[in-house]
Amino acid sequence: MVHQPMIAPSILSADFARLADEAAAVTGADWLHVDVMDAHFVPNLTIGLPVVKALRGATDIPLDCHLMIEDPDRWATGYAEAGAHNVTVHVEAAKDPVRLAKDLRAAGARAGLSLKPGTPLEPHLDVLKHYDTLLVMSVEPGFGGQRFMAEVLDKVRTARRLVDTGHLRLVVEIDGGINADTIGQAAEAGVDCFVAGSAIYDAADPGAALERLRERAARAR
Ligand SMILES: O=C(CO)[C@@H](O)[C@H](O)COP(=O)(O)O
Repeated sequence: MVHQPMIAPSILSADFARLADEAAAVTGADWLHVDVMDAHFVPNLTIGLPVVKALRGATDIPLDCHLMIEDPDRWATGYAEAGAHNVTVHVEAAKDPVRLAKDLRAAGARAGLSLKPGTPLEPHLDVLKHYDTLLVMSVEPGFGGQRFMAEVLDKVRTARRLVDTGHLRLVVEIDGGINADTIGQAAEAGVDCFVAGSAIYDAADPGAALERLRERAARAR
């Protein structure tokens, strides 16, 4: 397990007209989570490569790009080349996830694999050996501000066990509905990195909200 809980504010809940300021408001963040949506893989359209490139120049926080797009095999390495620290693709969309992980690493990024809430972990364990991050979705991907789905925590517990016993080498990340009420159970299940959008950016002081989440997670471990 990583030493202290990692927190990744999701800029999906930030003010898109002031992204540099919104990044500056969370300087304590371990990663800045960037939701790329294409209106095909998910029913929402957000931001893409030009915005990631601009953000890269506007903050030192490592960018954690979560691609909710069709055909990540074609587009994902572009995000690594743009300077993303971690690029996560969906197992439901990737055609050749092993090749994709190798390409992402060769382009200088960590490779992340995400599972929608209804996608089981077990069939993908061999593929996960090639990845650095597992992103467990705890809402249906597409929108911020949804209710946390505690039923996905079984996948987190399984992944934690496999990491702790040396079968996988992964950062276990969770995304969706993480707030002061839900972060404790996710931490207890074994999450390393917590994505939080509305719980951070809807707060009057996003930096303080982030640190409160980190404290709650640390206490629950
Ligand atoms: O990927 C997504 C949604 O698809 C997330 O990253 C959301 O941005 C998380 O928002 P909250 O549930 O924390 O408000």
